[in-house]
Amino acid sequence: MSTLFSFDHDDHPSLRLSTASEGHPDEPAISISEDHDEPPSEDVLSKSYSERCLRDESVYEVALDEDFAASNAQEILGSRKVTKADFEQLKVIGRGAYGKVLLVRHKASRRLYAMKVLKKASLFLKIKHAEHTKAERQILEDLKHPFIVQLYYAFQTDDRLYLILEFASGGELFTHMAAERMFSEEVASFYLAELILALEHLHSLGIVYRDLKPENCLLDSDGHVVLTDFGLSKVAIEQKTNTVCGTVEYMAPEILMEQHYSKGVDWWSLGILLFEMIVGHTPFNAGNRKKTMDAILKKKLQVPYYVSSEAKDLCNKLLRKNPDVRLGSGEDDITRIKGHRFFRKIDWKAMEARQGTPPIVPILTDPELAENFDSKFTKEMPVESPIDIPSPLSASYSDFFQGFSYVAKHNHLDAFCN
Ligand SMILES: Nc1ncnc2c1ncn2[C@@H]1O[C@H](COP(=O)(O)OP(=O)(O)OP(=O)(O)O)[C@@H](O)[C@H]1O
Repeated sequence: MSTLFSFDHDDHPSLRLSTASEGHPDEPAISISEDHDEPPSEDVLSKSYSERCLRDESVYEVALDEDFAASNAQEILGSRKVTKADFEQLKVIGRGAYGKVLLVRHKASRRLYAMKVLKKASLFLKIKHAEHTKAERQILEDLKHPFIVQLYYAFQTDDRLYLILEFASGGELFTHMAAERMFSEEVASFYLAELILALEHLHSLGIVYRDLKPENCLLDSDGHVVLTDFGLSKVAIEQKTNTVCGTVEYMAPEILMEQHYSKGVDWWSLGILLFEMIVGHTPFNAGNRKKTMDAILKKKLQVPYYVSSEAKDLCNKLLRKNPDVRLGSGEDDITRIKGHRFFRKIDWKAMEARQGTPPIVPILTDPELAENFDSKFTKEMPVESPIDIPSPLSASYSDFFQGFSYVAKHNHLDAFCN
């Protein structure tokens, strides 16, 4: 693998951050002065966003049909709608902010899936999050990639939304990392390469993932990366964001500053993951949310002496506070990321074809035991939590989720059934 660019000179732009902003004394404002030779980033995502708008789909109710004909699932052939009753709930495997994730078995085919259950009522109380959920469904429908979680079904009841997802039986990547405290740079380069391919695919669809963090990086049974949780993903829009939620540790300065952001935020988060993998902790964690945010915005990156020059260089370039000069921001910068000498041993074509050899093969004595998931979840009874908001929902709320039901196309199922 050849290195496409030389990184030997120090090409960091200068960056000044001021903490006073008009009308918002508590909110830091970013003021950037640059003397760099890289072109400003273009919003390469906006075209695909408008394309997506043009083919706006408003009806999603899809009956089960022969597209679902997995070879060993003959019983569910026909036009019957998939419902919760088609699945046996085996274990709780995780919790998100708006619901829980269960390991379920499809009764007819005996296949295992992850079922993400979201309480509609509580989502409606936070309408922005309801919008996220709708985006999640739409986004997943368009996606098919070896390192991105696959959606098989989506359906709803009066109270809840259900996503039937590929079950990533290897659990969270960082659980495995915690067992070893940190990864060697070679191991880290494998996981980062698979994540880069997943992000490249999302970006090509006009999607900024925005929420890249360890909990969302799962492993499949072979040990390949499965990027999950599209709750906060969104199609890139030329607008300011005003939502800063979730863990701040992995968030790019421009998100914290509530400024316009683009795909560069994902490359920042990737830089944080790289640092964490090879050093054992994130670079800007300062104990509490406020101090961590301050450090992300102002603190110079300190990379320990034992980190190789390649890894150090990549950290520095991905963790530039100014997104315009961050590696990955320009139109073809994915080529520069892939060509960076930290990835000199990666054969990208082989990786894309899932031919890389995973450094960790998860132990799976019986996938139904969900043994790679936290026992604080798996020991819970796999039942739904009560709905504490009166139901059924009002007509307008129901309308919001109209057409949520979704069945994956045949080829998606084929891939999963292999
Ligand atoms: N497809 C999957 N296969 C296996 N485990 C999963 C899957 N999806 C989620 N999980 C597990 O459930 C946990 C919670 O997932 P979820 O997507 O709800 O997380 P979250 O990021 O908190 O979500 P949200 O942002 O929507 O609140 C994950 O950290 C993971 O351990």
